[in-house]
Amino acid sequence: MPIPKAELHLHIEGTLEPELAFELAARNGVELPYADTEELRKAYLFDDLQSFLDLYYGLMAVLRTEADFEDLADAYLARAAAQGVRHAEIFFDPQAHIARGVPIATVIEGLARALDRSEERHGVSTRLIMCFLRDQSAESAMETLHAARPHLDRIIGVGLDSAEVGHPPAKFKEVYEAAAALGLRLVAHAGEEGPPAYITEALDVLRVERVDHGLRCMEDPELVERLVRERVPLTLCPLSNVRLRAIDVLEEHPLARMMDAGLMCTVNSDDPAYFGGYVDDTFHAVREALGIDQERLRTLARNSFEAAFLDRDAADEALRARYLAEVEAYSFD
Ligand SMILES: Nc1ncnc2[nH]cnc12
Ligand SMILES: [Zn+2]
Repeated sequence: MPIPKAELHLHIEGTLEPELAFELAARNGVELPYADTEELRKAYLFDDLQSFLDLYYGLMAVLRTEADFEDLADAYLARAAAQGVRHAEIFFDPQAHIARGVPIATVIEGLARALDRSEERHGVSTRLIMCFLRDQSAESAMETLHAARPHLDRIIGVGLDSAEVGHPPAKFKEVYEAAAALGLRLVAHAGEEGPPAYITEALDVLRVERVDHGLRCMEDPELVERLVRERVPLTLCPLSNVRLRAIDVLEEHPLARMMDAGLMCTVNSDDPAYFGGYVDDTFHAVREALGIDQERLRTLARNSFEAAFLDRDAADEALRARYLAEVEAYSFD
C-alpha cells in the first residue's frame, strides 16, 4: 500500500491518457492526427514547456461534453487512489475550453459530477483550482473569473499556468486581487522555466500562498531563506522537470538539496499522462534517483497535507488531522 498523500499540482487535462483520448475522439467524431495510441505516445518527446503545451492544447479537442470531463476526472481519481492519494487539489484550464466553444459550465459541472462521487467511490477528497493562461491577456483572465462566478461554490482557488517566460506574474495583479476579494485561495506557477524574480513577484504582487514548481528559487539564496522563513509550500513535479528539460536527468534534481535547505517541499505529478508517472511513481523515482529515504518520504507526505487547502471549517481541519495521523501511522514495510 502506497503512503497516503495529497496531490496539490495536477492539471486534469494532463491526465488524458492516449486510450481515453481515442475513446473520446470516437465518441465526439473528432479526427486525431495520430494513427493510434502508440503513435500518439511516441509524440511525447518534448524539448521544453512550449513543445509540450502545443500537444496538450491540441489533444483537448476531444473534450466536448460534461460526460467527457466527468470520465476524465473519474479515470484520474481511480488512478490517484491506487497511488495512495487521499486528497487532490485539481487544476483546470477553462480558457483552453472556452476558446474551442465549450462553455465553462460544461467543464465545471462535468468535473463536479466525478468529484462529488470521489470520496464515496475512490476515498479521495477533492478541491478544484481554476487556472488562468498566462500567455493570454489579463482582460481574458478577468472575463474568465466573471464567467466562473455562478460556479464559485465549486472552486477553492485560482492559479496561473501555461507558457511562463515573458509572462511575469505582475500582469495578473488585478485579477488576483479580484479573486482574493471573492474569497478564493491563490497559487501560481513560478520558477519552472522562468527566473527566481517571478517567484518573488508571485509572492509580493499576487500574494500567493503556495508556489507551483518554484524550482529555480535555488538560484537565489536570499529567496530560499525567505521561502524557508515564511514556510511557503512548493509543489514540485520532478518527472515533469525532466520531461520538459528543466533538469537534464532526475539524478540532478535539487529536491534533496531543497529539503536540506529547509524548504517546504511537496512532490506532485503535474501532467502524469504525458510525463511517465503518477504521484506514487514519482515518490519511487525520487527515492531511487536521489536517495530520498523513508523518513523524508514521510515528510513529503506530511507536507502535502499541511499545505493543502483544508482549513475552511472544522470538518476540513478534522479531515487534515485524520490524513496526518495516517501518514504518521504508515509503515513502509
Ligand atoms: N507544467 C506546466 N507548466 C505550465 N503550464 C502547464 N499546463 C499544464 N502543465 C503545465
Ligand atoms: Zn503545472
